[in-house]
Amino acid sequence: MDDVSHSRRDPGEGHARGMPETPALAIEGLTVRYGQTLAVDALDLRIDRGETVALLGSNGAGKSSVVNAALGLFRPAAGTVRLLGREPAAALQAGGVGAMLQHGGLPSEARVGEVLALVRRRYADPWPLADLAATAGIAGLLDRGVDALSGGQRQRVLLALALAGAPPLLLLDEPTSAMDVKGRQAFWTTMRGLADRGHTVVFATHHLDEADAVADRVVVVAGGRVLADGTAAKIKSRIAGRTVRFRCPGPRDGLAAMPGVTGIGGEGDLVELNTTDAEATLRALLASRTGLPDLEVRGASLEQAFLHLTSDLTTANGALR
Ligand SMILES: Nc1ncnc2c1ncn2[C@@H]1O[C@H](COP(=O)(O)OP(=O)(O)OP(=O)(O)O)[C@@H](O)[C@H]1O
Repeated sequence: MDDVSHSRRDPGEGHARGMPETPALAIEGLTVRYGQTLAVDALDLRIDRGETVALLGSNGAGKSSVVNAALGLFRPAAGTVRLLGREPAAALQAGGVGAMLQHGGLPSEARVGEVLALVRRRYADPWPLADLAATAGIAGLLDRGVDALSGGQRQRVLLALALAGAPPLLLLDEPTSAMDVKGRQAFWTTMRGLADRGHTVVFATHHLDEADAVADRVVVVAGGRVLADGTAAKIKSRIAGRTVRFRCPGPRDGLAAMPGVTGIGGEGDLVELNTTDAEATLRALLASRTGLPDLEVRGASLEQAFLHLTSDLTTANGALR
């Protein structure tokens, strides 16, 4: 997939120089309920123009509810949403927002090129077709019937539709869930290209590697609230620990009691010790063993930080409260 080479609209247009910019997305006190279920709990979130933000959370954390409410798809129980300073409907009407929903549909029995042409016609200044198709990685699919698309191809077509008006703000709900590794990497390249050109990209994901690789800000959502908000590095630093990895074909006795060790994991003969004091753990390991094959010491991963942050909200059966 090509890098993004086109942006018709200045993503920051309409703002006097030197004036504080209206945020791309401003959510205040958002509360979403489905019957007895409190899906979003008085959530505040401000996203400035040009930011690439991952909404990271487990199943049921409330990510889709935030995205859907931000798009004005239903009236929330409480709170306000502004997209580019406007009510959601007005911002969408003005072509300022491109969206990709988790269960986005395509008209059946149409060809990809026809659907794209139809959506591009809505905009006064749409993204040029050939470049749009190349950017979304669907140049070879324009003659294909939408019913014959694979899950990942379908997501790319939905991405092309979201980009059709070259909108300054993109709200994408799990945009890569059906893509293979190559598709996801191409998608990340596209998102980075958009961000470099000043577009604001907000995407919900479960993929920690995706959040780490693409987003300059990660918002961890759990139980309908913002649990952490910052760069991936900042969130990782919330757990001071490191991981000591090595191969250990024998029994693991005594490892959990070593100095600094806060957790033990790893599969097969690979052992992963989470430690708050890597030096003390290593000293104890070296004193107790003759060899530590494939020894590695690593900083905390976003996954560890995520699990750590959400563990307080986890009930005995593993579900997030
Ligand atoms: N239409 C609905 N009716 C009833 N409950 C709902 C509905 N949509 C979502 N919920 C509930 O609201 C909570 C938040 O769901 P939401 O889909 O926003 O989470 P999510 O973080 O997007 O999850 P996932 O990663 O699984 O898509 C969950 O408990 C879910 O079961």
